[in-house]
Amino acid sequence: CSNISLCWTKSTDISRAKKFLREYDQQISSVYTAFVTAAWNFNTNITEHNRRIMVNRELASSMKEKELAHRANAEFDWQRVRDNDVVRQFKFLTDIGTAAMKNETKLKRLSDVKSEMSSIYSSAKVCLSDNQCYSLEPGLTRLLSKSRDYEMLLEAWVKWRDATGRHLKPLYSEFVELINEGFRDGGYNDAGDAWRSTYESETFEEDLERLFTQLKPLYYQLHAYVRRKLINIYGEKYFPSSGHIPAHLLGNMWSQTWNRIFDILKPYDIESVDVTATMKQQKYTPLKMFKVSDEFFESLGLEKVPQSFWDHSMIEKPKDREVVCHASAWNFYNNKDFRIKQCTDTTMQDLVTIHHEMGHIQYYLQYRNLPTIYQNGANPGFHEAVGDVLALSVSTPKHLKKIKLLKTAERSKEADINFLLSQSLSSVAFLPFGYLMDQWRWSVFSGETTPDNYNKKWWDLRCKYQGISPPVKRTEEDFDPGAKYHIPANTPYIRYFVSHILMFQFHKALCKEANETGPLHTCDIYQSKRAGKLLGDVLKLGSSKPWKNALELIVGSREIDAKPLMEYFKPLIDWLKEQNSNETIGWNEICPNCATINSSVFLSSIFAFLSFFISLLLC
Ligand SMILES: C[C@H](N[C@H](C(=O)O)[C@@H]1CCCN1C(=O)[C@@H](N)CC(=O)O)C(=O)N1CCC[C@H]1C(=O)O
Ligand SMILES: [Zn+2]
Repeated sequence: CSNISLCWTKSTDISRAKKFLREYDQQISSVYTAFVTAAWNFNTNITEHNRRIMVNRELASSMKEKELAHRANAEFDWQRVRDNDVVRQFKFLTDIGTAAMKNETKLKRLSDVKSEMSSIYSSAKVCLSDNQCYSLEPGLTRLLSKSRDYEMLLEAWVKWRDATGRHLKPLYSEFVELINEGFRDGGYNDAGDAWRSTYESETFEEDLERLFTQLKPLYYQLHAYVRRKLINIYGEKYFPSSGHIPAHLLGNMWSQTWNRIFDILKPYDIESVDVTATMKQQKYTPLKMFKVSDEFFESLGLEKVPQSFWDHSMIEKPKDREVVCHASAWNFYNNKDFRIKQCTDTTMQDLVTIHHEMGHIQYYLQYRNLPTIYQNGANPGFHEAVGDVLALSVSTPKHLKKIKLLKTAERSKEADINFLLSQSLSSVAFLPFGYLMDQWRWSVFSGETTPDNYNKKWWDLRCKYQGISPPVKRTEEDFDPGAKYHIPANTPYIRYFVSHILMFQFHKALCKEANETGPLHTCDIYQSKRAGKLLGDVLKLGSSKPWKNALELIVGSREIDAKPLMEYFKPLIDWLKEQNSNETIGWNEICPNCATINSSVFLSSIFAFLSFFISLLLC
């Protein structure tokens, strides 16, 4: 401490520090409530008026964070306070990210650009050659799930990207400049550096690489099986010799999960574990779907959602206004208001998504009495894993029979393989996508990927890690990452890769706690108060302890480990290897249409060659 006079006035007194923290909590929670309320109003009614209010409230929230962080550093030598919890809270509240941005005009511009990108993405519509116009939900989502018409799927895939990514590219490159400036003012190298710091681990990137490498063989086997099935349906001519699968045939706009084409991949012709049809027959409403999920949490002895949840949530797409349909869970930071916004469709996929969102709500409920600064997941992957863990139990034939969505749930090798394949189409197919999204973004934030090769880098990663290829040539006028919600919404994504591994570790631990003794994939923790207690105790910690402590509490180990995932899918891996015995496993890293040709570069090189050739002829 160089300047002794400053040092002398900086306090290390614990009771003074705790008094400041109480003031901090009271002030920051009220600006957060004001901002979240404005964001909710914009997301559930996209108007310029609501957008402006949200931007102003976000600015006010950043100003308050900046003011309180400044006071904390000026009044306290907080690193030297002799109370670990006080130091942890000060560490978090003085780390304010882009709120530290010196230039307030640019900070407002950052918020404006983000909300403009959100408006473009969420209001995008696409008119197809069937003379129908569709939004993403439910129209294009249903089409991508159900259509088996190659050309129809292709038109929807291309036009969605024309309506979103193409319009977002200039805004996104400006956004990257601004967010990096903000995080640099906040003490980070760039936005990616700041995002990775939330995992409090020096070896985070290496750990991810190791986990992905460990899981690759399983993904390669699944890819080979699915490719064979799709070739049989659509014909060899659509499949490049490089071994890639055309991106638009996998039942999802981003090829991130493949469970919607389970019906054409199903190995054995027995009762389908995709209960969408039964849900429709039984006239399942969105409200009924949410009640099923809430009841599952309650059966574990966890919290039911409060009445205000039912009063204020938006669980169906309104007919009279534009909304952000992408499902999300909301904490209003006032210990009593928690909501979900979802344009619910009556499908099994949406029942799983509801559990995902209700998992966030359960976390909010469990940590609502903690200081606001601790109202986060132990790490972001924890927050994403909660709902998905319960969904592993809900989707078992055993459970679906319990809630009368399946008639039989006989245990047989065929039934097991059908079920495991269906589960792998959500959890295993997702892994490379969950991994590559932020590989792309971190490379953009670091400057390694610049606006003139955004799309090339995107398809290099998609081709390399997912083994999928764009069905038509892509150029740098396209901006395909912008066709995925989390890019314009600026939501980090590696959390979903982490959660897809954590959720199997949690599942294994909770199944043991629930005395479920069969194979891991048949376990259903429904009504186990012991499992619920163990999970609840971890969620109550919020981010008050390092995440490795929270992990150790639930699974007994401090490391993220892919072994439970591999154990869960073991029967399927053996079966796939048999099925693929004469398949070429894998693909060439470079795929057709992927190496996006930058049209201006391409034309100028053609021109240069021709003029050289003509000059040769002349002389
Ligand atoms: C459907 C789900 N929506 C997100 C989620 O629930 O995570 C929404 C949008 C972004 C953040 N978010 C929230 O609700 C946060 N407020 C929760 C929190 O951090 O408290 C989603 O995007 N998913 C689920 C599987 C993979 C991914 C996808 O669909 O690609
Ligand atoms: Zn989530």
